[in-house]
Amino acid sequence: MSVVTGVTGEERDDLNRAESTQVRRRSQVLLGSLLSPLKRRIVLTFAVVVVSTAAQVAGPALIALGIDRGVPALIAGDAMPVALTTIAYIVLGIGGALLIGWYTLLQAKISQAVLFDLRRRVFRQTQRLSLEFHESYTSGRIISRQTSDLDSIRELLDSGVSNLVSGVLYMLGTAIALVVIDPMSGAILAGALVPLWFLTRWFQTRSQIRFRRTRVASARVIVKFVETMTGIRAVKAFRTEPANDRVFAKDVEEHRDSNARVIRLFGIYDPGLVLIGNVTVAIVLLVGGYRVVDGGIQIGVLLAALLYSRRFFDPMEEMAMFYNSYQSAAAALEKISGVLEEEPTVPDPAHPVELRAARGALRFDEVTFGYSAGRVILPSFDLDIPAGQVIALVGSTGAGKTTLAKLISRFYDPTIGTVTLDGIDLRSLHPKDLRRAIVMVTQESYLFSGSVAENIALGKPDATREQIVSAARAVGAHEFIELLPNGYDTDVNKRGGRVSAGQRQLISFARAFLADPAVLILDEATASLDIPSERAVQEALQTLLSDRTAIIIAHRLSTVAIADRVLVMEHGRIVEDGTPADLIGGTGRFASLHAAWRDSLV
Ligand SMILES: Nc1ncnc2c1ncn2[C@@H]1O[C@H](COP(=O)(O)OP(=O)(O)OP(=O)(O)O)[C@@H](O)[C@H]1O
Repeated sequence: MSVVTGVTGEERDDLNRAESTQVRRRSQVLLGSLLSPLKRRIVLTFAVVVVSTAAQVAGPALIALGIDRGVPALIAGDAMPVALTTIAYIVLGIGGALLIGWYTLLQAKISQAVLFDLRRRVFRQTQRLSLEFHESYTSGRIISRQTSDLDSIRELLDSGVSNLVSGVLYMLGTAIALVVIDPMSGAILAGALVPLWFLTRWFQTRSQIRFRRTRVASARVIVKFVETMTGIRAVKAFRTEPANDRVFAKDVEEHRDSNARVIRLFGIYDPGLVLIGNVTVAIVLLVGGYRVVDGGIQIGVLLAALLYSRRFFDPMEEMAMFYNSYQSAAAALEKISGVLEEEPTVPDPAHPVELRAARGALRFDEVTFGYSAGRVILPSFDLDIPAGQVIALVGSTGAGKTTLAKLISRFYDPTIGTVTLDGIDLRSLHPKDLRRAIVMVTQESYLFSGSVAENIALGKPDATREQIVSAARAVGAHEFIELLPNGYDTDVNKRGGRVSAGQRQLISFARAFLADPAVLILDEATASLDIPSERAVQEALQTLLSDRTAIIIAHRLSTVAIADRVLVMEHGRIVEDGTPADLIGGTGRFASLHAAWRDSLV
């Protein structure tokens, strides 16, 4: 039996029957869980729709009553029946209007409640999932889940479902009323259902394909746009604007054309509906006219029959649209349910071990690791880092340095073996203690919208302004922060508050300093600093690292000077291990690297 779990089936359009059933069931379960808290409100809404439809359907029957009973009585001098039917008509009209208002509110509340719940679930889930998920599931796809997919579901909830329910009830009510009031006209309407059925079938089969094409085309437009804007720097640097423009123009053209094809369908379907409706009304009028003359029916009944046959077709177009919004909402729900089904590959421990004050001793015990099965990045890896040791990790590109750092931070778990902090397997450490004990600073330090102070305080949310400032001073960030338009209160993502890459780095250093972890990992973190500020940071680092375990991944060999121990990595293995002095004085790889670097400085 094949299994489609999580997002694996998302890109496939060749799901077999069992897989499709499985995916559909998954969305049904999700839908059920979204709707079940709203059960009572849904029942109430349905009841209101039934009553309001009944009020609307009663209208023509009242008119018939007014004409056939009221008018003759009025001619005979009795105004009562006309007055009564008029009052009843007005009351029904007002009541119907109020009910429609109530119903609109009720169904909007249901739709908003479902969307609120779903939005939060998607957000919470995408935050909860491990880095591994985000490294393979692109941000463009996540954005689509949270925007266009939720939009399709909103569209269905806002108008699709309500149009279908009220439309079906309305048509059913109208047809029943017509049959009751005048069976002959009912039979004529039944005859009209045959061409109506063929027309609608034709529309649905065509529109299904064409609507799917518009969805694919609009997804392509979004992806191209997001991709271009995310890489806008590369676009500018390589002047790829004209090429992008051409590709985008093609996508937009496809989008426009597929929409035009859908509109063309409506261009046939809508007039088709009107035509069938009008011909039906004409036949009811013709046949009914003769029957009035024969005395078979009264004129009021004929009028009501005409109104019913005319109104019967009103909800048809919107109901035909339902199928489309249902299709796209179902596709959206399938994708969202896939994301919600994903489990973090780095799960929180069921019985976490607490570690209030970590010392910072790290150990890799026969660790094997690969990102995907079949490609080992770290083969059987052993490493012992005593608490308080400052390690410089060097090695060529792709050697596995960042991978090592990711394992220490527990962004990933080893395939085999264990990584321990103070003798405790990282997998069983309480996530809070783990995050407090181990902090990783990477080169692309991210700043969130908000002030500089808030960004630094991320490392310690309850920090006072004094602590924030002293952390900034410690890493040499204080001076430039003071010069920003609003100092520590400058919004870093607003115009004027923009900071340089090196300054961003310093802010993230201050953030890490404030967090005061037992283990600090700096992954190429000094790369964007100029030499004086790097030196300043190195001085700050030296004092700060005195009581801390640190792993510094650096291409710049100047950083190595502050390390107690240098590890040289190649192809996932440590090929040299010693103090900087030992390695520089030796004859190994590091010695030659260092000699070359020193020569380059002269
Ligand atoms: N998310 C990932 N999925 C699959 N493979 C990955 C992933 N990240 C890294 N790799 C692979 O793992 C190997 C080691 O990468 P890693 O980033 O650890 O190297 P590195 O020593 O830090 O390199 P650099 O100095 O260039 O940053 C590389 O061959 C890379 O292709």
